[in-house]
Amino acid sequence: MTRRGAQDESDFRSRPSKRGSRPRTKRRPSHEDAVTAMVTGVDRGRYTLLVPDSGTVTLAMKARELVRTRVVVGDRVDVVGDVTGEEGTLGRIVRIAERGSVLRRTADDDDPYERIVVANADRLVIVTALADPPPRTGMIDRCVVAAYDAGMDVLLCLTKADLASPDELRGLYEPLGVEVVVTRAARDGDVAPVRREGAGEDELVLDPASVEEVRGLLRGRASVLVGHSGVGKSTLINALVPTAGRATGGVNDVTGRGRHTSTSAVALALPTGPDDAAEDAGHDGWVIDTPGVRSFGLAHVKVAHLLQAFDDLDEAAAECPRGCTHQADAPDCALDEWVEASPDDETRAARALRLASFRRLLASRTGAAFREN
Ligand SMILES: Nc1nc2c(ncn2[C@@H]2O[C@H](COP(=O)(O)OP(=O)(O)OP(=O)(O)O)[C@@H](O)[C@H]2O)c(=O)[nH]1
Ligand SMILES: [Zn+2]
Repeated sequence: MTRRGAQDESDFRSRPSKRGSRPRTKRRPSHEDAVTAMVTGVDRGRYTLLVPDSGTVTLAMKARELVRTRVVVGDRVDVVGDVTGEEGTLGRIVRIAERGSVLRRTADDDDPYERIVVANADRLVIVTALADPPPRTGMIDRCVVAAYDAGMDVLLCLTKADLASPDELRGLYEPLGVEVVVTRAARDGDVAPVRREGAGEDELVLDPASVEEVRGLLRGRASVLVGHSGVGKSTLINALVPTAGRATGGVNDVTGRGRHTSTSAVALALPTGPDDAAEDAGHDGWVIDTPGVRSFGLAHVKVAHLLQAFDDLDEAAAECPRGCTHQADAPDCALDEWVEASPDDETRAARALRLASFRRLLASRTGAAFREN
């Protein structure tokens, strides 16, 4: 096999192609008048950009020199031309800034290459229902691995707590240092839960306190939300960003209004509170929705790199034999000694749980756990 995605060089920053032997005949303009913007949406070669200096939302396409370069949501770009955001205008993206983080989705039937779906995000929010549909730990594990490998941290958002208890899942993920937050439907007895303006009568209202807890954890960061169909991701996004208008309740419930049909990622400005309209008030972070992203590419994930997300394990593993897989069946793995050498029983139990959870993550890379769960 060739190097992962080697033919999709667009995923590797915007450096010139090694194969490119064609001499450059023209000097490119330096575009000193370019303004910096963030890509918030991508739709068939048209990029929606937010220009932070002016607060303008504008459309652009890629300049010719970037045709082979992939531009994704979250990219910071330089754009020239008309960036007024007025009807019918189209700027030109001439440069892409180096990416701080990249999150890749796996190859699928339609597209054999793993591709970057979002750049520069710092947190992955794994939205999982506690019931209906039931949680799948294999899928959560894979998301955790993808996030840590991408240099992002993880928030596990457990929805539908009105239907089932979050305790078991908390027990599986808290030993890994994964932050966990729980949301639920508002109960009848709650005082006037806020219904999103324009929402259909059947749109479920979430418990406002749980939504605000999530908002608090997303504040000031760029968070990518992932989750399988039906887990309540759109319901949550609509509660956090009332202008988002994400379609909820499955694809048949077409209400018409504000319905998104796009399947690519989109960045939504997170309002500072439930009563702010994101469009005019200041925002306080980004919520990036990823419809249609079903799983993440883990083929490239190196054990050593994953270990770095766990300082204590990483340090202990320095004593491992060369080439140790750190799996449960690895002979003389120093991680087992690390558990044994605990100063007291309580520490030993905590370390054992952490190691077991870490090994579960390692195993999830193979994909077997993903299919079984
Ligand atoms: N009981 C309960 N139901 C919820 C909760 N959150 C969402 N739901 C319901 O779960 C169903 C799926 O919610 P959506 O928000 O559409 O789920 P999604 O993850 O966006 O899934 P798709 O729309 O298929 O992409 C809807 O009928 C919601 O009303 C919750 O906290 N409790
Ligand atoms: Zn080891």
